[in-house]
Amino acid sequence: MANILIIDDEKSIRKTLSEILGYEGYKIDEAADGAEGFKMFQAKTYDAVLCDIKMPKMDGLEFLEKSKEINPDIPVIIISGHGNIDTAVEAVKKGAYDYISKPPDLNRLLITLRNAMDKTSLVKETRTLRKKVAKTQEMIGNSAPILKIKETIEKVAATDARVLVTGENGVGKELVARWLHQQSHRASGPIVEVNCAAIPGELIESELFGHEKGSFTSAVKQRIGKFEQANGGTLFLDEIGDMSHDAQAKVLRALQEGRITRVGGDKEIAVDVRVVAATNKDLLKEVEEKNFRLDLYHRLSVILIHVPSLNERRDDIPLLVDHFLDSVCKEYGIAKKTIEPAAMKALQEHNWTGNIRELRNVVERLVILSGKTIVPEDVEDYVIPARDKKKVNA
Ligand SMILES: Nc1ncnc2c1ncn2[C@@H]1O[C@H](COP(=O)(O)OP(=O)(O)OP(=O)(O)O)[C@@H](O)[C@H]1O
Repeated sequence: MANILIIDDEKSIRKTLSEILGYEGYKIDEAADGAEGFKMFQAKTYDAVLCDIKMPKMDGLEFLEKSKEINPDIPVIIISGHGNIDTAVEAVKKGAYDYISKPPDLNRLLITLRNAMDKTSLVKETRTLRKKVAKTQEMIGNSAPILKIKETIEKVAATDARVLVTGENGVGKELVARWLHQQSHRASGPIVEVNCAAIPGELIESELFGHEKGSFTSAVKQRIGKFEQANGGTLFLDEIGDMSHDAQAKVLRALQEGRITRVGGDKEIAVDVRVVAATNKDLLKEVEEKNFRLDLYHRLSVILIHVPSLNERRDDIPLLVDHFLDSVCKEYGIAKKTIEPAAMKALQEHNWTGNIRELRNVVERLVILSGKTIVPEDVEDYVIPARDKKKVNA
């Protein structure tokens, strides 16, 4: 049921509007002036506001301005008397959805309200869709290894099997984890990422399992850890090879029992989490060198997905270049630049570090420094580092 806020200093108007809209099934709150209305607006998310112009304390225009600062998506419909149509028009210019004149015409009021709310729900829907699209970035590539990865993701996503993603830095391991999550039955749940290498050893346990207030000096508040945050979803443990021995033991226990205990707590908390881990290290070598527990390795690596570096899937480079050309030019608000086949070939044959971020940076550099069409000389000038050129010339 939609919530409407009516702000008008004339009690009779509030009563009439409230009765009409209540009869139509809306839930109504009333305020007698702009200041009171604004307080209510701050405390609750309304679907629409009907607001008079001339009121004591805070008038309609001021309310409009302040409400837009807090939540610009909520439509404000101005109710205007005979004497202030001009102000009502000004209000529309300043962001009011529309205005209706007093005495309100019943049909016009209902239609305006319905249209305003339709627009809000469209705005909201677009925003969630945009977010979704942004989250599940496309996995570009048609090379044999990428097709194989996509196929594995499809097969594995439906299960709760743990997945270990391996590959060099920046080859797209996180992207694989996000795709797994997106295609699984957990997609409506959260995906929570922990970069195990970025968290100091003494904090990792509290980061993963949370802590109770006072459990250590800086634990001034109770804190929920990543395992609990990921409940019902996926926990992505990035750089798992860098996790301390103590933390490994606790993660192992959490995986075996499906339960965790917060640092300094004694309660066991059940968690329903699918774990996807990633590493750029050779974990079996780490096991040999006693840096990583073999039992944890076995728990994590039911399914193995190896993401090859760029040099091992050169077929994908033209697709990736085109994809980044598109996104970089959009970002800069310019028409998409083209690239000569010979320049593309030079990029395809370039010796990449493997990190896809490097390729994106190169495309961005070419977009900034080249003309409308990227030619082989641009690649030579802006991509091949001076040291390699010396080698070529020598
Ligand atoms: N196949 C792909 N198509 C499009 N973009 C990709 C692809 N693979 C990777 N990227 C992009 O390259 C960047 C690096 O990818 P990602 O973060 O997934 O790599 P990673 O292996 O997890 O990196 P790190 O080892 O640094 O954690 C991201 O911006 C990602 O969106």
